[in-house]
Amino acid sequence: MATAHRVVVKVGSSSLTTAAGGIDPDRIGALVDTLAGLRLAGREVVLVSSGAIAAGLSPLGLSARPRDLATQQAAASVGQGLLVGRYTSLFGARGLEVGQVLLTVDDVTRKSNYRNAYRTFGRLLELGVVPVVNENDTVATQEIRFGDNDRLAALVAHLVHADALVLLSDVDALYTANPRLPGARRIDEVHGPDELAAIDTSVAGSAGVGTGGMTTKISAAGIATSAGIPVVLARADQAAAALAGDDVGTLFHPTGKRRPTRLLWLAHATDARGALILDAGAVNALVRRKASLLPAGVVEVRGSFSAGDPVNLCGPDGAVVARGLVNYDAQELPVLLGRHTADLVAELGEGYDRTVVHRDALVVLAR
Ligand SMILES: Nc1ncnc2c1ncn2[C@@H]1O[C@H](COP(=O)(O)OP(=O)(O)O)[C@@H](O)[C@H]1O
Ligand SMILES: N[C@@H](CCC(=O)OP(=O)(O)O)C(=O)O
Repeated sequence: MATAHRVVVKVGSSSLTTAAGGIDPDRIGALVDTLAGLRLAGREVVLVSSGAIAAGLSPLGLSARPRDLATQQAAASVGQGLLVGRYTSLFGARGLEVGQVLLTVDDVTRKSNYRNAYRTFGRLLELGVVPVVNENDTVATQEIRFGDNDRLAALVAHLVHADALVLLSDVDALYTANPRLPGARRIDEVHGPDELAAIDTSVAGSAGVGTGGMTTKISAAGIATSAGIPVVLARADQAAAALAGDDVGTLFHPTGKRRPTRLLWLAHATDARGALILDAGAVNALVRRKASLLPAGVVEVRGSFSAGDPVNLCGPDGAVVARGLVNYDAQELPVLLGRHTADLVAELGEGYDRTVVHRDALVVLAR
């Protein structure tokens, strides 16, 4: 951690806001002190900050997190401005600029948007700016919401090729069960998913403003570590110690190697808009030969989707084997199914030499 040059730091709502619903000036101030210190020492920081909904509650006269999506989105709209305003003035007082980055799932799964996001982060960091990321809660619909910033932070860590991910919360470490329960034991290090099998994350946090609890933090740690990025989970007031590599929090060791980033978004952050049922030969070609999906191997189209959308690719029994970005609209496909590309081109023209899903835009989920 101490040698990680580019670090993604995620902070949860419960560590930034008061239980009554408003930004806590002392805690946000202490966090900015730490992160500004890091940036001024030459390290690169991307901050993924929750708290928009919580920060928007009291200005709207709401005493608790609303249940309906529209009011949550309204609160996020009010709160996000207040939150970024606060970051701008606090970092600004230390001579640093912040840049707001609001992401939806779509922005980072579609190839062009993904490249754009990658480029923008790179440029912001080159310019010495501290990117402050959140989900674009105000426009994200139920279907396309990440819903939790823990997984968003893990995916951002991939996107920016971070050396480490720090998840800051109101709890000082991962425990075998919610630490408020008797008998819960603290866990210092996690070396792989086996060690997490017995962890109980079913009891939610105390403040009532966080969303995912420990479940999404473990999932985020799994996404990052499986692609080679170490993760530390610590309490927000231990941020400086965690970033210095001191012995605080829980360290999740990398379990895998880095992989092409965009495919991780596809696997972990997208909800398929439809499904294609493949014959056994096509499943084999995708899974074993890493081939592209051609019309000849598709037997059925389910759902309504547009070219560029994520779809599930299923075996003859309906089980999902892969997910990919489809190159045709749902209504274009039925006449193409089971047919060879050369015949389609001869009959329908050049545009029909497209693969249904190109191998660079698909990720195998089951073997
Ligand atoms: N096994 C566990 N170990 C640690 N904390 C747990 C566990 N299970 C549940 N929790 C709860 O998860 C909370 C953190 O999640 P959450 O409130 O969503 O935080 P944040 O707002 O930081 O994302 C902790 O305060 C704790 O009460
Ligand atoms: N995007 C939402 C936060 C969602 C979220 O993951 O919250 P938390 O569990 O506090 O990290 C917001 O800014 O209110």
